[in-house]
Amino acid sequence: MARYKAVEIEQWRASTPLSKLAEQAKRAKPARDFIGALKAQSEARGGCPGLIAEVKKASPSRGLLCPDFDPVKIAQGYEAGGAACLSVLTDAKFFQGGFENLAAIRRAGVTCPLLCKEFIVEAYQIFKARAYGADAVLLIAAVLSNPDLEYLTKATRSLGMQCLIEVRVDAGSQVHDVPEMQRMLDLDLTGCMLGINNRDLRTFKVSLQNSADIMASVPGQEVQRRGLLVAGESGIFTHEDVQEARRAGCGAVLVGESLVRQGDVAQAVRTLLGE
Ligand SMILES: O=P(O)(O)OC[C@@H](O)[C@@H](O)c1c[nH]c2ccccc12
Repeated sequence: MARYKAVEIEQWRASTPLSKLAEQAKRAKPARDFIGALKAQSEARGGCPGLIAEVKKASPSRGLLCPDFDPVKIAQGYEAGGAACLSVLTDAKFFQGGFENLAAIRRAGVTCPLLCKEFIVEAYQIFKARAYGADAVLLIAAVLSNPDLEYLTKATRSLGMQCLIEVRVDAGSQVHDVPEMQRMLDLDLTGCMLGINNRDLRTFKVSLQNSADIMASVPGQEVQRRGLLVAGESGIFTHEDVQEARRAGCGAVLVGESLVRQGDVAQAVRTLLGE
């Protein structure tokens, strides 16, 4: 997926050079505090993890999730139901998403901070995220070296945005042989939160135990000690799953499929939050 992005970015660059995108990014309304919104929700709800609700039409592992997909309607439903933040899939090839969905959700007056869910390999995509109204971006540790992460987190901060850095379930990484959570501890994590993907991206298998295992590991404990916000991602279906993420040490959860599959997404959010 990340490899295909390079091809796509070349096509974007041919029609919109970085200089033009940077101007658009500059004109965009200031970015909102994504991490702050999650922490505030968790505090207001007695420590229950803050919710990032994902606007997701389809995925490679699960196919089409939402046939009559209306991103604006879903986003408005999530906000009405009480989500703290939204995640918007922008990858078109594998997730049938789009940057235009970010812009449309912003234009419709949704005020929740927005995460641009994209396979980011270049700063160009971060400028594009800002130009389209995103407040935070996803960076996937498995496909980025630490120097790349340093560079991309800096670029994100320079635009006033924040990062969600995702680590995988298994110990090793394709980039290094050091477990990813351990590798993250060497970075300047100002303006960053971490995410633990419960889905193994090679086998697509999901287990909530992954969050618990990583958080209980030595680097996981260091992350907690430093007070970094961690989101449990993927495979969260019920309020009990949210509680399990909380017990694992997650201050936030990222949920897509189980919400988007339901007709009344506002009610789905309330149920997930235990209301
Ligand atoms: O639909 P789920 O199982 O609730 O998962 C949401 C989110 O975690 C998942 O979409 C995701 C996590 N990391 C990603 C990286 C790229 C694309 C998608 C993802």
